[in-house]
Amino acid sequence: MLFKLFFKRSFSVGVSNYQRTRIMSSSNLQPKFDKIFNKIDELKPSFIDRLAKAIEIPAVSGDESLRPMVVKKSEYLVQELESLGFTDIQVKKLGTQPPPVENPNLQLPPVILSRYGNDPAKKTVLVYGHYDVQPAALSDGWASEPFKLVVDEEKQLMRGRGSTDDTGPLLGWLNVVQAHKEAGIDFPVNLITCFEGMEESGSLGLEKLIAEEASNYFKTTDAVCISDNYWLGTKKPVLTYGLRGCNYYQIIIQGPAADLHSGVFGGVIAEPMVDLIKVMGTLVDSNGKILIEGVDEMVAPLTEKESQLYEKIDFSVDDLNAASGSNTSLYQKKEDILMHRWRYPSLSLHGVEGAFYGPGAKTVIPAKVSGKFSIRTVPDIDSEKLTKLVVDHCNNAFKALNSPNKCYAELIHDGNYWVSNPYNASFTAAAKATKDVYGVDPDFTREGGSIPITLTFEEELKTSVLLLPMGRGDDGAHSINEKLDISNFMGGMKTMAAYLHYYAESPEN
Ligand SMILES: C[C@H](N)C(=O)N[C@@H](Cc1c[nH]cn1)C(=O)O
Ligand SMILES: [Zn+2]
Ligand SMILES: [Zn+2]
Repeated sequence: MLFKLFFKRSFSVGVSNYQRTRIMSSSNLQPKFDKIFNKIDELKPSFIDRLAKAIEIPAVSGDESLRPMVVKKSEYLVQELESLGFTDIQVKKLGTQPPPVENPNLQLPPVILSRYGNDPAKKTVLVYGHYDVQPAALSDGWASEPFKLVVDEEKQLMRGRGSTDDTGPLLGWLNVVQAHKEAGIDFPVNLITCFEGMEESGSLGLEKLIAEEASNYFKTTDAVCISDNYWLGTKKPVLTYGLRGCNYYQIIIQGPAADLHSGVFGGVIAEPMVDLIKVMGTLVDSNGKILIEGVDEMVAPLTEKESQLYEKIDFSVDDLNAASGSNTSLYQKKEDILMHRWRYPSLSLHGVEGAFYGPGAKTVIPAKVSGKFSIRTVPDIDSEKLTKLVVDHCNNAFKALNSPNKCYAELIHDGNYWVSNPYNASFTAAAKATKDVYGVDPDFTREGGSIPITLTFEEELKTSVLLLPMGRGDDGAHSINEKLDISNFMGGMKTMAAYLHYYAESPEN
Protein backbone atom coordinates (compact mmCIF):
# COMPACT_ATOMS: atom_id res chain seq x y z
CA MET A 1 0.00 0.00 0.00
CA LEU A 2 1.21 3.48 -0.75
CA PHE A 3 1.15 5.93 2.13
CA LYS A 4 1.18 9.59 1.39
CA LEU A 5 2.95 12.10 3.58
CA PHE A 6 1.63 15.60 3.30
CA PHE A 7 4.04 18.48 3.42
CA LYS A 8 3.03 21.93 4.56
CA ARG A 9 4.85 25.18 5.00
CA SER A 10 4.56 27.52 7.93
CA PHE A 11 6.60 30.24 9.59
CA SER A 12 7.38 29.23 13.15
CA VAL A 13 10.17 26.88 14.07
CA GLY A 14 9.24 24.65 17.03
CA VAL A 15 12.75 23.70 18.16
CA SER A 16 13.98 24.54 21.65
CA ASN A 17 17.42 25.87 22.55
CA TYR A 18 18.41 22.56 24.10
CA GLN A 19 17.44 20.81 20.90
CA ARG A 20 19.23 23.34 18.71
CA THR A 21 22.49 22.66 20.45
CA ARG A 22 22.09 18.97 21.04
CA ILE A 23 19.63 17.26 18.77
CA MET A 24 20.40 18.93 15.53
CA SER A 25 23.95 17.64 15.24
CA SER A 26 25.03 14.18 16.29
CA SER A 27 28.65 15.36 16.53
CA ASN A 28 27.75 17.32 19.69
CA LEU A 29 26.45 14.25 21.39
CA GLN A 30 28.11 11.99 23.90
CA PRO A 31 30.70 10.09 21.77
CA LYS A 32 29.82 6.89 23.58
CA PHE A 33 26.56 6.76 21.69
CA ASP A 34 27.71 8.26 18.39
CA LYS A 35 27.17 5.09 16.41
CA ILE A 36 23.64 4.38 17.58
CA PHE A 37 22.58 8.04 17.49
CA ASN A 38 23.92 8.40 13.94
CA LYS A 39 22.03 5.29 12.88
CA ILE A 40 18.82 6.66 14.44
CA ASP A 41 19.34 9.87 12.43
CA GLU A 42 19.99 7.89 9.27
CA LEU A 43 16.83 5.82 9.68
CA LYS A 44 14.56 8.85 10.22
CA PRO A 45 12.65 8.49 6.90
CA SER A 46 11.82 4.85 7.54
CA PHE A 47 10.76 5.64 11.11
CA ILE A 48 8.40 8.35 9.86
CA ASP A 49 7.05 5.95 7.27
CA ARG A 50 6.38 3.30 9.95
CA LEU A 51 4.52 5.90 12.00
CA ALA A 52 2.52 7.08 8.98
CA LYS A 53 1.32 3.54 8.28
CA ALA A 54 0.23 3.07 11.88
CA ILE A 55 -1.54 6.45 12.11
CA GLU A 56 -3.65 5.54 9.05
CA ILE A 57 -5.51 2.94 11.11
CA PRO A 58 -8.23 4.67 13.19
CA ALA A 59 -7.83 2.52 16.29
CA VAL A 60 -10.32 4.36 18.52
CA SER A 61 -10.97 2.07 21.49
CA GLY A 62 -13.88 4.16 22.77
CA ASP A 63 -15.91 3.74 19.56
CA GLU A 64 -17.41 0.26 19.39
CA SER A 65 -17.91 0.49 15.63
CA LEU A 66 -14.14 0.99 15.18
CA ARG A 67 -13.09 -2.08 17.17
CA PRO A 68 -12.06 -3.92 13.97
CA MET A 69 -9.64 -1.05 13.30
CA VAL A 70 -8.08 -1.46 16.74
CA VAL A 71 -7.55 -5.14 15.91
CA LYS A 72 -6.14 -4.20 12.50
CA LYS A 73 -3.59 -1.92 14.16
CA SER A 74 -2.55 -4.78 16.47
CA GLU A 75 -1.96 -6.89 13.35
CA TYR A 76 0.19 -4.17 11.85
CA LEU A 77 2.31 -4.09 15.00
CA VAL A 78 2.71 -7.87 15.01
CA GLN A 79 3.89 -7.73 11.41
CA GLU A 80 6.47 -5.05 12.30
CA LEU A 81 7.65 -6.98 15.36
CA GLU A 82 8.06 -10.13 13.25
CA SER A 83 10.01 -8.32 10.57
CA LEU A 84 12.40 -6.87 13.20
CA GLY A 85 13.14 -10.31 14.65
CA PHE A 86 11.15 -10.12 17.89
CA THR A 87 10.40 -13.63 19.15
CA ASP A 88 7.79 -15.45 21.22
CA ILE A 89 5.13 -13.04 19.90
CA GLN A 90 1.87 -13.74 21.70
CA VAL A 91 -1.39 -12.04 20.78
CA LYS A 92 -3.35 -12.28 24.02
CA LYS A 93 -7.12 -12.21 23.73
CA LEU A 94 -8.84 -10.61 26.72
CA GLY A 95 -12.42 -11.80 26.14
CA THR A 96 -15.66 -9.85 26.06
CA GLN A 97 -15.81 -6.18 27.05
CA PRO A 98 -17.66 -5.78 30.36
CA PRO A 99 -20.71 -3.45 30.63
CA PRO A 100 -21.65 -0.70 30.11
CA VAL A 101 -21.37 -1.55 26.42
CA GLU A 102 -23.82 -1.45 23.50
CA ASN A 103 -22.79 -4.75 21.91
CA PRO A 104 -22.72 -7.36 24.71
CA ASN A 105 -20.47 -9.60 22.54
CA LEU A 106 -17.86 -6.93 21.85
CA GLN A 107 -14.37 -8.44 22.12
CA LEU A 108 -11.59 -6.50 23.84
CA PRO A 109 -8.60 -5.73 21.59
CA PRO A 110 -5.58 -8.01 22.12
CA VAL A 111 -2.45 -7.33 24.14
CA ILE A 112 0.76 -7.98 22.21
CA LEU A 113 3.58 -9.62 24.11
CA SER A 114 6.95 -10.15 22.47
CA ARG A 115 10.63 -10.45 23.26
CA TYR A 116 13.80 -9.12 21.78
CA GLY A 117 16.68 -11.13 23.24
CA ASN A 118 16.55 -13.67 26.03
CA ASP A 119 20.06 -13.68 27.47
CA PRO A 120 20.11 -14.61 31.18
CA ALA A 121 23.30 -12.57 31.58
CA LYS A 122 21.42 -9.37 30.64
CA LYS A 123 18.81 -7.35 32.51
CA THR A 124 15.26 -7.42 31.22
CA VAL A 125 13.27 -4.25 30.58
CA LEU A 126 9.54 -4.46 29.95
CA VAL A 127 8.25 -1.65 27.77
CA TYR A 128 4.55 -0.83 27.83
CA GLY A 129 2.67 1.26 25.28
CA HIS A 130 -0.82 1.54 23.86
CA TYR A 131 -1.81 1.41 20.22
CA ASP A 132 -5.39 2.65 20.67
CA VAL A 133 -6.17 6.35 20.31
CA GLN A 134 -8.75 8.95 21.27
CA PRO A 135 -11.56 9.73 18.78
CA ALA A 136 -10.80 12.38 16.12
CA ALA A 137 -12.69 13.89 13.19
CA LEU A 138 -11.78 16.61 10.70
CA SER A 139 -15.03 18.35 11.67
CA ASP A 140 -13.71 18.82 15.23
CA GLY A 141 -11.44 21.51 13.78
CA TRP A 142 -8.35 19.61 12.67
CA ALA A 143 -6.19 21.35 10.08
CA SER A 144 -5.87 18.04 8.18
CA GLU A 145 -7.32 14.53 8.22
CA PRO A 146 -6.51 13.21 11.73
CA PHE A 147 -5.75 9.70 10.47
CA LYS A 148 -3.22 10.79 7.82
CA LEU A 149 0.19 11.73 9.13
CA VAL A 150 1.15 15.21 7.96
CA VAL A 151 4.84 16.05 8.05
CA ASP A 152 5.13 19.80 8.39
CA GLU A 153 8.65 20.50 7.13
CA GLU A 154 8.60 24.15 8.16
CA LYS A 155 7.51 23.54 11.74
CA GLN A 156 9.46 20.28 11.87
CA LEU A 157 6.54 18.35 13.33
CA MET A 158 4.29 15.42 12.50
CA ARG A 159 0.53 15.89 12.94
CA GLY A 160 -1.94 13.04 13.32
CA ARG A 161 -4.01 11.25 15.95
CA GLY A 162 -1.69 9.05 18.00
CA SER A 163 1.51 10.81 16.91
CA THR A 164 2.39 11.66 20.54
CA ASP A 165 -0.24 9.54 22.38
CA ASP A 166 0.97 6.86 22.06
CA THR A 167 1.75 5.42 18.64
CA GLY A 168 4.89 7.53 18.10
CA PRO A 169 6.52 6.60 21.43
CA LEU A 170 5.40 2.95 21.16
CA LEU A 171 7.02 2.62 17.74
CA GLY A 172 10.08 4.35 19.19
CA TRP A 173 10.98 1.07 20.96
CA LEU A 174 10.76 -0.88 17.69
CA ASN A 175 12.84 1.76 15.95
CA VAL A 176 15.52 1.57 18.64
CA VAL A 177 15.77 -2.18 18.05
CA GLN A 178 16.04 -1.64 14.30
CA ALA A 179 18.77 0.96 14.77
CA HIS A 180 20.83 -1.42 16.93
CA LYS A 181 20.43 -4.21 14.41
CA GLU A 182 21.42 -2.07 11.47
CA ALA A 183 24.35 -0.49 13.32
CA GLY A 184 25.57 -3.95 14.36
CA ILE A 185 25.44 -3.00 18.07
CA ASP A 186 24.63 -5.68 20.62
CA PHE A 187 21.27 -4.88 22.22
CA PRO A 188 22.11 -4.06 25.84
CA VAL A 189 19.11 -5.68 27.56
CA ASN A 190 16.42 -8.24 26.94
CA LEU A 191 13.32 -6.35 25.89
CA ILE A 192 9.74 -7.47 26.56
CA THR A 193 6.87 -5.58 24.96
CA CYS A 194 3.40 -5.27 26.42
CA PHE A 195 1.28 -3.26 23.97
CA GLU A 196 -2.42 -2.83 24.68
CA GLY A 197 -5.36 -1.47 22.67
CA MET A 198 -7.66 -0.30 25.46
CA GLU A 199 -5.69 2.31 27.43
CA GLU A 200 -7.88 5.22 26.36
CA SER A 201 -10.86 3.26 27.65
CA GLY A 202 -9.63 2.17 31.06
CA SER A 203 -7.21 -0.67 30.16
CA LEU A 204 -10.03 -3.18 30.61
CA GLY A 205 -8.77 -6.74 30.97
CA LEU A 206 -5.10 -5.85 31.28
CA GLU A 207 -4.81 -6.05 35.05
CA LYS A 208 -5.81 -9.72 35.02
CA LEU A 209 -3.37 -10.52 32.22
CA ILE A 210 -0.49 -8.87 34.09
CA ALA A 211 -1.33 -10.82 37.25
CA GLU A 212 -1.38 -14.06 35.21
CA GLU A 213 1.86 -13.32 33.38
CA ALA A 214 3.77 -11.95 36.41
CA SER A 215 5.30 -15.36 37.05
CA ASN A 216 5.27 -16.45 33.40
CA TYR A 217 5.99 -14.16 30.46
CA PHE A 218 7.03 -11.25 32.68
CA LYS A 219 8.94 -13.35 35.23
CA THR A 220 12.43 -12.04 34.45
CA THR A 221 11.46 -8.34 34.34
CA ASP A 222 13.92 -6.09 36.17
CA ALA A 223 12.35 -2.75 35.29
CA VAL A 224 9.30 -1.37 33.49
CA CYS A 225 9.55 1.68 31.25
CA ILE A 226 6.53 3.52 29.87
CA SER A 227 6.73 6.25 27.28
CA ASP A 228 3.16 7.57 27.25
CA ASN A 229 3.18 11.05 28.71
CA TYR A 230 4.66 14.44 27.92
CA TRP A 231 7.17 16.99 29.07
CA LEU A 232 5.59 19.58 31.31
CA GLY A 233 6.41 22.42 28.94
CA THR A 234 8.01 22.64 25.52
CA LYS A 235 11.70 23.05 26.28
CA LYS A 236 12.86 21.04 29.21
CA PRO A 237 12.86 17.23 29.20
CA VAL A 238 11.35 15.53 32.23
CA LEU A 239 11.18 12.14 33.90
CA THR A 240 7.87 11.36 35.53
CA TYR A 241 7.29 9.61 38.85
CA GLY A 242 3.56 10.14 39.43
CA LEU A 243 0.19 10.01 37.70
CA ARG A 244 -3.34 10.86 38.68
CA GLY A 245 -5.96 8.13 38.42
CA CYS A 246 -9.17 8.45 36.45
CA ASN A 247 -12.72 7.43 37.44
CA TYR A 248 -15.07 7.86 34.49
CA TYR A 249 -18.85 8.16 35.07
CA GLN A 250 -22.12 8.62 33.24
CA ILE A 251 -25.50 9.92 34.40
CA ILE A 252 -28.35 8.61 32.25
CA ILE A 253 -31.65 10.48 32.25
CA GLN A 254 -34.50 8.66 30.55
CA GLY A 255 -37.75 10.47 29.76
CA PRO A 256 -40.22 10.01 26.89
CA ALA A 257 -40.26 6.91 24.68
CA ALA A 258 -38.80 8.76 21.68
CA ASP A 259 -37.27 12.13 20.70
CA LEU A 260 -40.09 14.68 20.47
CA HIS A 261 -41.08 17.92 18.66
CA SER A 262 -40.40 20.82 21.04
CA GLY A 263 -43.30 22.80 19.58
CA VAL A 264 -45.74 20.05 20.43
CA PHE A 265 -44.26 18.77 23.71
CA GLY A 266 -42.13 21.71 24.96
CA GLY A 267 -43.52 23.07 28.23
CA VAL A 268 -45.78 20.09 28.82
CA ILE A 269 -43.35 17.24 29.47
CA ALA A 270 -40.28 17.00 31.72
CA GLU A 271 -37.21 17.27 29.52
CA PRO A 272 -34.27 14.89 30.19
CA MET A 273 -31.68 17.46 29.01
CA VAL A 274 -32.91 20.02 31.54
CA ASP A 275 -32.61 17.51 34.36
CA LEU A 276 -29.19 16.36 33.17
CA ILE A 277 -27.78 19.87 32.94
CA LYS A 278 -29.09 20.69 36.41
CA VAL A 279 -27.55 17.53 37.90
CA MET A 280 -24.25 18.01 36.06
CA GLY A 281 -24.20 21.62 37.24
CA THR A 282 -24.05 20.43 40.85
CA LEU A 283 -20.79 18.51 40.36
CA VAL A 284 -18.18 21.26 40.03
CA ASP A 285 -18.08 25.05 40.11
CA SER A 286 -16.48 27.44 37.62
CA ASN A 287 -13.34 27.68 39.76
CA GLY A 288 -12.77 23.95 39.41
CA LYS A 289 -13.94 23.16 42.97
CA ILE A 290 -15.51 19.72 43.22
CA LEU A 291 -18.90 20.09 44.92
CA ILE A 292 -19.39 16.43 45.83
CA GLU A 293 -19.32 16.18 49.60
CA GLY A 294 -16.56 14.01 51.09
CA VAL A 295 -14.10 14.09 48.16
CA ASP A 296 -11.72 16.75 49.53
CA GLU A 297 -11.54 14.93 52.86
CA MET A 298 -9.94 11.91 51.15
CA VAL A 299 -7.03 13.92 49.70
CA ALA A 300 -3.65 13.42 51.43
CA PRO A 301 -2.53 16.63 53.19
CA LEU A 302 0.30 18.69 51.70
CA THR A 303 3.55 18.39 53.65
CA GLU A 304 6.27 21.04 53.95
CA LYS A 305 8.72 18.74 52.15
CA GLU A 306 6.37 18.24 49.23
CA SER A 307 5.53 21.92 48.87
CA GLN A 308 9.24 22.70 48.36
CA LEU A 309 9.40 20.38 45.35
CA TYR A 310 7.25 22.63 43.21
CA GLU A 311 9.57 25.65 43.47
CA LYS A 312 12.33 23.92 41.50
CA ILE A 313 10.23 22.94 38.50
CA ASP A 314 10.77 24.84 35.27
CA PHE A 315 7.22 25.98 34.40
CA SER A 316 5.04 29.08 34.35
CA VAL A 317 1.49 30.19 33.67
CA ASP A 318 2.74 31.29 30.23
CA ASP A 319 3.59 27.69 29.37
CA LEU A 320 0.07 26.66 30.39
CA ASN A 321 -1.50 29.46 28.36
CA ALA A 322 0.62 28.60 25.33
CA ALA A 323 -0.36 24.93 25.54
CA SER A 324 -4.08 25.71 25.97
CA GLY A 325 -3.99 28.47 23.36
CA SER A 326 -5.80 30.84 25.74
CA ASN A 327 -5.63 32.94 28.90
CA THR A 328 -8.08 30.78 30.81
CA SER A 329 -5.87 29.55 33.64
CA LEU A 330 -7.63 29.35 37.01
CA TYR A 331 -4.29 29.99 38.77
CA GLN A 332 -1.40 32.36 38.09
CA LYS A 333 1.23 30.94 40.45
CA LYS A 334 3.35 28.05 39.15
CA GLU A 335 3.00 26.14 42.44
CA ASP A 336 -0.80 26.37 42.37
CA ILE A 337 -0.97 25.17 38.77
CA LEU A 338 1.34 22.23 39.41
CA MET A 339 -0.44 21.18 42.59
CA HIS A 340 -3.83 21.32 40.91
CA ARG A 341 -2.52 19.29 38.00
CA TRP A 342 -0.62 16.69 40.03
CA ARG A 343 -1.78 16.37 43.64
CA TYR A 344 -5.39 17.55 43.82
CA PRO A 345 -8.37 15.87 42.16
CA SER A 346 -10.27 17.52 39.32
CA LEU A 347 -13.69 16.92 37.80
CA SER A 348 -14.24 17.46 34.08
CA LEU A 349 -17.52 17.43 32.17
CA HIS A 350 -16.91 15.73 28.82
CA GLY A 351 -20.10 15.52 26.84
CA VAL A 352 -23.67 14.40 26.42
CA GLU A 353 -24.57 11.31 24.42
CA GLY A 354 -28.00 11.39 22.80
CA ALA A 355 -28.23 15.18 22.64
CA PHE A 356 -28.45 17.27 19.48
CA TYR A 357 -25.02 18.73 18.73
CA GLY A 358 -24.73 19.22 14.96
CA PRO A 359 -24.95 22.40 12.89
CA GLY A 360 -28.34 23.98 12.28
CA ALA A 361 -31.23 24.45 14.68
CA LYS A 362 -33.02 21.16 15.23
CA THR A 363 -36.08 21.67 17.47
CA VAL A 364 -35.94 18.33 19.21
CA ILE A 365 -36.43 17.20 22.79
CA PRO A 366 -33.97 14.31 23.24
CA ALA A 367 -35.66 11.33 24.94
CA LYS A 368 -32.63 9.84 26.65
CA VAL A 369 -29.35 11.59 27.41
CA SER A 370 -26.21 10.40 29.05
CA GLY A 371 -23.84 12.93 30.60
CA LYS A 372 -20.19 11.88 30.76
CA PHE A 373 -17.73 13.16 33.33
CA SER A 374 -14.56 12.01 35.01
CA ILE A 375 -12.67 12.65 38.20
CA ARG A 376 -8.87 12.62 38.21
CA THR A 377 -7.95 10.91 41.46
CA VAL A 378 -4.95 11.37 43.76
CA PRO A 379 -3.58 9.88 46.98
CA ASP A 380 -5.50 8.84 49.22
CA ILE A 381 -8.80 8.72 47.31
CA ASP A 382 -10.38 5.28 47.44
CA SER A 383 -12.04 4.48 44.11
CA GLU A 384 -14.99 2.54 45.55
CA LYS A 385 -15.71 5.15 48.20
CA LEU A 386 -15.50 7.86 45.57
CA THR A 387 -17.98 6.05 43.34
CA LYS A 388 -20.43 5.74 46.21
CA LEU A 389 -20.13 9.47 46.95
CA VAL A 390 -20.61 10.31 43.25
CA VAL A 391 -23.63 8.05 42.72
CA ASP A 392 -25.31 9.21 45.95
CA HIS A 393 -24.64 12.83 45.03
CA CYS A 394 -26.20 12.41 41.56
CA ASN A 395 -29.22 10.57 42.93
CA ASN A 396 -29.80 13.25 45.59
CA ALA A 397 -29.38 16.09 43.10
CA PHE A 398 -31.87 14.44 40.76
CA LYS A 399 -34.33 13.75 43.58
CA ALA A 400 -34.31 17.45 44.47
CA LEU A 401 -35.66 18.21 40.98
CA ASN A 402 -38.89 16.28 41.61
CA SER A 403 -38.78 15.11 38.01
CA PRO A 404 -40.91 12.24 36.69
CA ASN A 405 -37.95 11.11 34.55
CA LYS A 406 -35.61 8.29 35.54
CA CYS A 407 -31.99 8.85 36.54
CA TYR A 408 -29.16 6.33 36.77
CA ALA A 409 -25.55 7.18 37.60
CA GLU A 410 -22.73 4.66 37.14
CA LEU A 411 -18.99 4.16 36.88
CA ILE A 412 -17.78 3.30 33.33
CA HIS A 413 -14.17 2.57 34.31
CA ASP A 414 -11.60 3.48 36.89
CA GLY A 415 -7.81 3.51 36.89
CA ASN A 416 -5.39 3.96 39.76
CA TYR A 417 -3.17 6.92 40.55
CA TRP A 418 0.52 6.15 41.01
CA VAL A 419 3.31 7.92 42.87
CA SER A 420 6.76 6.39 43.04
CA ASN A 421 10.25 7.02 44.34
CA PRO A 422 12.44 8.33 41.50
CA TYR A 423 15.74 7.51 43.26
CA ASN A 424 16.56 4.18 41.65
CA ALA A 425 18.76 2.70 38.92
CA SER A 426 16.17 3.10 36.21
CA PHE A 427 15.55 6.82 36.84
CA THR A 428 19.29 7.42 37.23
CA ALA A 429 19.96 5.75 33.87
CA ALA A 430 17.19 7.78 32.23
CA ALA A 431 18.54 11.03 33.73
CA LYS A 432 22.01 10.33 32.31
CA ALA A 433 20.51 9.45 28.93
CA THR A 434 18.47 12.67 28.91
CA LYS A 435 21.56 14.74 29.71
CA ASP A 436 23.48 13.07 26.88
CA VAL A 437 20.75 13.78 24.36
CA TYR A 438 19.44 17.19 25.43
CA GLY A 439 22.44 18.54 27.32
CA VAL A 440 20.41 19.32 30.42
CA ASP A 441 19.37 17.53 33.59
CA PRO A 442 15.70 16.56 33.40
CA ASP A 443 13.10 17.86 35.83
CA PHE A 444 11.38 15.19 37.90
CA THR A 445 7.67 15.70 37.47
CA ARG A 446 4.27 14.17 38.12
CA GLU A 447 1.58 14.02 35.46
CA GLY A 448 -2.05 15.11 35.61
CA GLY A 449 -3.14 12.41 33.19
CA SER A 450 -3.54 8.72 33.89
CA ILE A 451 -2.01 5.46 32.71
CA PRO A 452 -4.28 3.06 34.54
CA ILE A 453 -1.96 0.06 34.48
CA THR A 454 1.16 1.64 35.97
CA LEU A 455 0.47 0.71 39.58
CA THR A 456 -0.46 -2.84 38.53
CA PHE A 457 2.95 -3.35 36.90
CA GLU A 458 4.69 -2.08 40.02
CA GLU A 459 2.66 -4.25 42.38
CA GLU A 460 2.36 -7.46 40.36
CA LEU A 461 5.92 -7.51 39.01
CA LYS A 462 7.36 -6.13 42.25
CA THR A 463 9.54 -3.79 40.28
CA SER A 464 9.99 -0.10 39.61
CA VAL A 465 8.30 1.79 36.80
CA LEU A 466 9.88 4.71 34.97
CA LEU A 467 7.86 7.14 32.86
CA LEU A 468 10.07 8.40 30.04
CA PRO A 469 8.06 10.89 27.99
CA MET A 470 8.84 11.59 24.36
CA GLY A 471 6.49 14.48 23.45
CA ARG A 472 5.98 18.02 24.72
CA GLY A 473 3.29 19.65 26.86
CA ASP A 474 1.81 21.42 23.85
CA ASP A 475 1.41 18.29 21.69
CA GLY A 476 -2.38 18.43 21.87
CA ALA A 477 -2.90 14.85 23.03
CA HIS A 478 -6.68 14.14 23.09
CA SER A 479 -7.20 17.49 21.39
CA ILE A 480 -7.32 18.62 17.77
CA ASN A 481 -4.11 18.78 15.71
CA GLU A 482 -2.23 16.33 17.91
CA LYS A 483 1.44 16.47 16.93
CA LEU A 484 4.88 15.21 17.75
CA ASP A 485 7.86 17.43 17.01
CA ILE A 486 10.40 15.61 14.86
CA SER A 487 13.16 16.66 17.27
CA ASN A 488 11.24 15.02 20.13
CA PHE A 489 10.72 11.87 18.07
CA MET A 490 14.44 11.65 17.26
CA GLY A 491 15.59 12.83 20.70
CA GLY A 492 13.07 10.50 22.36
CA MET A 493 14.42 7.45 20.53
CA LYS A 494 18.02 8.41 21.34
CA THR A 495 17.05 8.81 24.99
CA MET A 496 15.37 5.38 24.95
CA ALA A 497 18.50 3.81 23.45
CA ALA A 498 20.93 5.51 25.85
CA TYR A 499 18.63 4.68 28.79
CA LEU A 500 18.76 0.97 27.93
CA HIS A 501 22.58 1.09 27.74
CA TYR A 502 22.99 2.98 31.02
CA TYR A 503 20.47 0.76 32.78
CA ALA A 504 22.26 -2.37 31.49
CA GLU A 505 25.55 -1.08 32.91
CA SER A 506 24.13 -0.09 36.28
CA PRO A 507 25.28 -2.32 39.17
CA GLU A 508 21.80 -2.18 40.73
CA ASN A 509 18.45 -3.27 39.40
C1 LIG B 1 -1.36 9.97 29.80
C2 LIG B 1 -1.88 9.01 28.76
N1 LIG B 1 -1.24 9.22 27.53
C3 LIG B 1 -3.38 9.18 28.59
O1 LIG B 1 -3.79 9.93 27.73
N2 LIG B 1 -4.17 8.49 29.40
C4 LIG B 1 -5.59 8.61 29.41
C5 LIG B 1 -6.10 7.38 30.11
C6 LIG B 1 -7.57 7.32 30.29
C7 LIG B 1 -8.19 7.03 31.44
N3 LIG B 1 -9.51 7.01 31.15
C8 LIG B 1 -9.64 7.29 29.90
N4 LIG B 1 -8.46 7.45 29.36
C9 LIG B 1 -6.01 9.87 30.15
O2 LIG B 1 -5.28 10.34 31.01
O3 LIG B 1 -7.12 10.38 29.85
ZN1 LIG C 1 -1.53 7.54 26.16
ZN1 LIG D 1 -4.37 9.37 25.85
